[in-house]
Amino acid sequence: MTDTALGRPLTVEEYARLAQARLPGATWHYFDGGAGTESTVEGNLAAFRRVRIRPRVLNDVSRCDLSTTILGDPVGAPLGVAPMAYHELACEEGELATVEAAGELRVPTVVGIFASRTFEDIAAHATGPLWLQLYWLHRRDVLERVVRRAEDAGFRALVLTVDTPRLGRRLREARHGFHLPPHITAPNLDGEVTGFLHERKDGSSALSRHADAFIDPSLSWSDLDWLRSRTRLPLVLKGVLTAEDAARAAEQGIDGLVVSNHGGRQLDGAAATMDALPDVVRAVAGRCPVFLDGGVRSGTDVLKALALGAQAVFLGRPVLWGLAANGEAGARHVLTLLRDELEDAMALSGCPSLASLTPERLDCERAAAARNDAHDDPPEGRR
Ligand SMILES: Cc1cc2nc3c(=O)[nH]c(=O)nc-3n(C[C@H](O)[C@H](O)[C@H](O)COP(=O)(O)O)c2cc1C
Ligand SMILES: CCCCC(=O)C(=O)O
Repeated sequence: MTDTALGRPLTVEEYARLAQARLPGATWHYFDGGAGTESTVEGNLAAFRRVRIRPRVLNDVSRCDLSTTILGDPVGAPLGVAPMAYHELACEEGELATVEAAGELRVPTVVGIFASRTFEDIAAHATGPLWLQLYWLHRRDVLERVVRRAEDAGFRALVLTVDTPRLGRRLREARHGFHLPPHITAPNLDGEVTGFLHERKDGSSALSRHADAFIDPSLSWSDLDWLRSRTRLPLVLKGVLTAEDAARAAEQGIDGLVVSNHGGRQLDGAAATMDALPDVVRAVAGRCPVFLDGGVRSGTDVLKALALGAQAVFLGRPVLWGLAANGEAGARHVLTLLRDELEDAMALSGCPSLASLTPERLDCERAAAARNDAHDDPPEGRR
């Protein structure tokens, strides 16, 4: 039941309130919290608010087409589900509900290496594209097995998270001594790499102790060759925020980048993703698609990110809110709200196609810089 005294939720934010009312406090704080003072969590939202739209008129918007392709797969909208660990914390069906919801809209789901359901079960419930998110485990043999299993299950891309050599200092998790309940596990991992997850310790997050033990912080550019040599899937890097790293990734032939600060959960004080996006887009110069996540809460947010050069945006917490409020139907409604709001925003700003979303549609300093670049260097098939 999503119905409240006020009726069915009409916004993504209303799903947050429903989720908060339904989840145990510690789980809510794990989902909602960020690192340190949470200035980057707030910064992601504020960066969207600062950008205003420059609507154009008299531009026949009787049909707005949201369909596109992402990494070669046709999708119903330029949206996707960001990788998040342990969806069973949000609802009993966990990732099965998530991929069913995403499949209804034909959008990709990035399944976390710390998913609470097996890749095979998730694939059996999916109708949209699945990508697999990886952390760089010390146990490279486990990583290799996980990649093979995902390939066999039909996954379409790998997403290596590069902003997490260790977990950020998440004070809410520490305060609640956050740990997983006994029935939630990481069934895709060898039991040897699942230690600490269920152990409560006051003043400390079990996930942080788990990450310290099993994620290898020595990950460097040269390691990417190892991963590429072991898969035929496209490789996307998640967690890039600077032009320097974006240029280097593009030079190395990376297949996609996600501009992300992990939803403000890693480095407190890191740039907002919307502030970092134009520099990354410029540095990549069309060599690979650029995606964005962090703070996307409405269709106008999606429009703004696309206008600054993102090919698609990924949603984190909003999907968990939908799952927590009403399982698969809740996640589906959250994605549908964002898609419908994007369509409204396109119609009302005079943009009948995704290709018409360019920096000219935005009023902000960054967009002005991007507009000047575009005049120096005419945009060629950016999308
Ligand atoms: C509860 C939770 C768990 C997450 N787990 C992972 C993960 O396992 N791997 C990863 O790369 N990112 C993880 N993220 C980060 C998301 O992929 C994404 O970057 C972030 O949530 C986007 O910001 P948003 O929540 O504001 O949409 C997680 C985020 C949340 C909220
Ligand atoms: C050990 C990783 C936990 C999942 C994660 O990345 C997050 O909570 O943000």
